[in-house]
Amino acid sequence: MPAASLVLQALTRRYPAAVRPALDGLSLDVRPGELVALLGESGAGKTTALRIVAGYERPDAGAVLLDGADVTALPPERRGAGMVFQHHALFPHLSVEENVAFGLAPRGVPAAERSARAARALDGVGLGGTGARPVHALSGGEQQRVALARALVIEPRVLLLDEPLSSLDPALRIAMRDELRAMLQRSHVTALCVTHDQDDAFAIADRVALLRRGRLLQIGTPEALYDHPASRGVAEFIGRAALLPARRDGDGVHLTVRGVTQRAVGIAPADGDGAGRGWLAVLRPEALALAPVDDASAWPGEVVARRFAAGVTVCRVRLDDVHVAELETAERAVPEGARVGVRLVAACVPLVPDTSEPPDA
Ligand SMILES: Nc1ncnc2c1ncn2[C@@H]1O[C@H](COP(=O)(O)OP(=O)(O)OP(=O)(O)O)[C@@H](O)[C@H]1O
Repeated sequence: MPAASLVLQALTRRYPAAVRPALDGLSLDVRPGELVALLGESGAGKTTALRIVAGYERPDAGAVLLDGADVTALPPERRGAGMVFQHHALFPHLSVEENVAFGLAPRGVPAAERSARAARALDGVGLGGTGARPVHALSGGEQQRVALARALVIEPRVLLLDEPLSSLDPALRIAMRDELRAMLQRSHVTALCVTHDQDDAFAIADRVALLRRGRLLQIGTPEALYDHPASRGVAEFIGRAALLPARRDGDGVHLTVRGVTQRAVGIAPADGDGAGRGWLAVLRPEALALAPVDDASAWPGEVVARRFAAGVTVCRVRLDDVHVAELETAERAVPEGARVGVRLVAACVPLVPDTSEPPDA
């Protein structure tokens, strides 16, 4: 079956007695065969959105469209969605094959075909030949693959994944990211994946939809969210960054700390408006480099924390009373408390409008 498109149209959901809606006009689209990750902090509304797409929850307003057809009122079993849950939700007393084939009988697939389809699905997730084993005898990563095979065997129109990697230990989780992406690409299925982990989202998704307080902050490729954040909220959530007030002057921006100004080209979001409170430059670690403390063209700073990580020393450098920038250096000996210079080495820096954050309530 060709992959379906999925559209979430202005979904709003307010739980009784809740201070604010769990979803507040959430719109996004998932193209056929695409994997979109719903990313956001706890309470952002990710699970609510997934449950509405699956049909376990009804929105107060808005619609879910599968291939253009409104499925908002359909029960879960008539939507053709496959689900992969955080804790796999496998049946421990059944074999691997029985677990994978479980959803086929209710869908009227004849017994003779079920076993062959389960075997094919297991091949697809790299577990060929394990069908007869008891599922409880498999490792956590293998069980996650069984859960994926079980969701894919019904040939879902859309695959919904709820924190699929979060129950795995850290090393396995990193390995499974690449594998999950490869398996989903092979299956050409349209998929929506909920995660609160940015690294998971970036590793597996074609595009990432960043949610906050029930609203979409931005949707785009991982590179787009990182390099071109649409707002302060995105810049603060994605990656590490110091946000420094920027004075715009044509294409250029002037960034001044303690009387020292450094310049770069500023890239503002297409629909951003800094007219009100001005602009903030988003300074990623790779945009900055350590300089000698007596370098008059560098910002003076003090190392307030340092750690060694995978071949580089990560330094947090206090620039002034408000701003602390993070940067990486190949130097090993950068003690805490060291006075250093910080040089802006990026030719271009992203800009976001300087909006203060709305209150929580
Ligand atoms: N059944 C419910 N009844 C009342 N409030 C709910 C219910 N389910 C979710 N909420 C609230 O709706 C908001 C969004 O919750 P949701 O579970 O969708 O967020 P999430 O982004 O998935 O968070 P998490 O990562 O913690 O799972 C939260 O404020 C939550 O407390």
